[in-house]
This record gives sequence, C-alpha cells and structure tokens, in this order.
Amino acid sequence: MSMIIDFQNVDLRYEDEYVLKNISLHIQEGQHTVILGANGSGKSTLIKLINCELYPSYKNEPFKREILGHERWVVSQLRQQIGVVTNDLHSRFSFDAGYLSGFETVLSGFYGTIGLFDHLDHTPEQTQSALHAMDRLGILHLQHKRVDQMSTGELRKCIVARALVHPIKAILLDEPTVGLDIKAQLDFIEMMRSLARSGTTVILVTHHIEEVFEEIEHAILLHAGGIHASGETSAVLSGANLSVIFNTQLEVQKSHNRYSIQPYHFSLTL
Ligand SMILES: Nc1ncnc2c1ncn2[C@@H]1O[C@H](COP(=O)(O)OP(=O)(O)OP(=O)(O)O)[C@@H](O)[C@H]1O
Repeated sequence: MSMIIDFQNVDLRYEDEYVLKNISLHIQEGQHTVILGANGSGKSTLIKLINCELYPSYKNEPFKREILGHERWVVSQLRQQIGVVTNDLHSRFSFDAGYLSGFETVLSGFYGTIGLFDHLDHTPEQTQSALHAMDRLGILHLQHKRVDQMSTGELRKCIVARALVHPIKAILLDEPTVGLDIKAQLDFIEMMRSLARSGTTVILVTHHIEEVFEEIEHAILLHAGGIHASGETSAVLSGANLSVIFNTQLEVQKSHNRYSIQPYHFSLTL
C-alpha cells in the first residue's frame, strides 16, 4: 500500500499567526478517512496543504509534507492522482458556467478549467472517459442538462465526475453535502460509499459526524490547528473527543454503523 499523505511536524502560519502547528498526518492508499473539526479549526488550510495550494511554513526542526511520495507537485499533475471537490469549485461552476452542459462540466476536468474553450479540442478517449465517469456515478442522464438548470445535488455529482475523468487514486471531498436536502445528502453518501468500495481512497472533510459512512475506518480530529486524536473511527469518534473539539458537552450514538450526536444529558438521582 502506498502512502497518499505523509505529513510530519508541519506548521502553517500566516505572518506570525499559526493556523496549523505540528501536524503529523498519514493516510495510506485504501484507508478511507474522515477529517473532522469545528469552524476555524484549520480544515480548509489543511486541504490547501494537501492540494499544494499552500506550502508548509519553514521551521528549524525536521518536517515533511509529502503527497504520494513527492514534496512538490505540478498541480495539474496532482489532479490526475488526487481529485478535489470543494464548495468553491461548485460555486464557480454555478456562478460562471451556467451555460455548460453536464457533459462539458465533466470534460473540463481534463483541462482544469471552469469552462471549455474552442482551442481545447477533446479526443474520443476523453469523451469516453467523461461518459464513463458519469456512468460510474449514475448521472448519464445529466449529460445534456445545463448547469443553471441543475439542482445543487446534480451539479455536485457532475463536479465529482469531473474529478474522476482521471484514474485518480484518491478523492478529497470538502464538506460535500452542504446545501443538499436529506434525500440528496443520503444519495450523495451512497455515492461516496460506492467510490470507496470501487477502490478510490475517500478523504472526507466535514463537521457532520452523521456523514461518516461504514467504509471510513480512519478518523482524524482537528482542533485549534492541531490534531486532537487520530486512529480507528469507532475509537476516535467518542463523546469525550467530540466534546473537546466542538467545545460543548456531547454524546455520540452509533446505530447500524452510523454515528449521531446528542447534547449531553445528565440526570441527578436523589
Ligand atoms: N488567509 C488567511 N490569513 C490569515 N488567517 C487565516 C487565513 N485563512 C484562514 N485563516 C485563519 O486560520 C484559521 C483556520 O481557518 P480555516 O479556514 O482553515 O478553518 P476551517 O476549519 O476550514 O473553518 P470552517 O469550518 O469555518 O470552514 C481561522 O482562525 C482563520 O481565521
């Protein structure tokens, strides 16, 4: 099994302010992982480090930030190995590319662009890959539908398919169910499960414990720019740990292999 993410002792600071401190994080191929943290805990910053949008801050101690065994990547080449789905990407398609069809949205994954341009002539193989990615997610019926006529859930799936045009090893999904209603959310979780089962390593970044699906056996809790706990999901997602990272007393329940969270209730018997 190769290591997808190998961070040791990584810091990230903006000017003098540390946003991430001493981060050590290891995700192996096939190790479906949830990264959970409260607002402001550093999740987006961590994603930017994984995504090579940011580089670790220099420090006078040994540190390592390797993605698939390399310290540096050309972002377009990294995209062919690790797909990234963010709400920012969704918004950009939604606001700037409403005229695209579902198929064109998916095809744009080959170019890393938001739209398609006349000089970008695509090959029959690229067409096949785009259609195959849509088929894999059960969204072939969206190939002719315009982005500005899609529901949030439909566009989100097209953006996932866009990442799948390459034979990626892993997919990083940043709060992927934002804006989805209950049915679309459940549907999306099933889609993530099927990706995980098909061998794509799923890295889910969220603050919703209910989204942690059965195949996710590895959990990382981010708190105040550091890693509060990491390891086997069922051990890490405890009431005690979540109470710390969300700064309120919580209880965790597990039923049918899914987690839910409750405010802590204590009873005083006299
Ligand atoms: N460009 C920046 N310059 C300075 N501080 C920043 C910058 N980006 C983020 N921060 C700070 O870093 C901390 C972590 O932010 P980050 O966006 O990574 O958290 P998050 O866990 O993704 O939050 P949320 O769940 O609300 O999206 C916050 O205190 C934030 O204000």
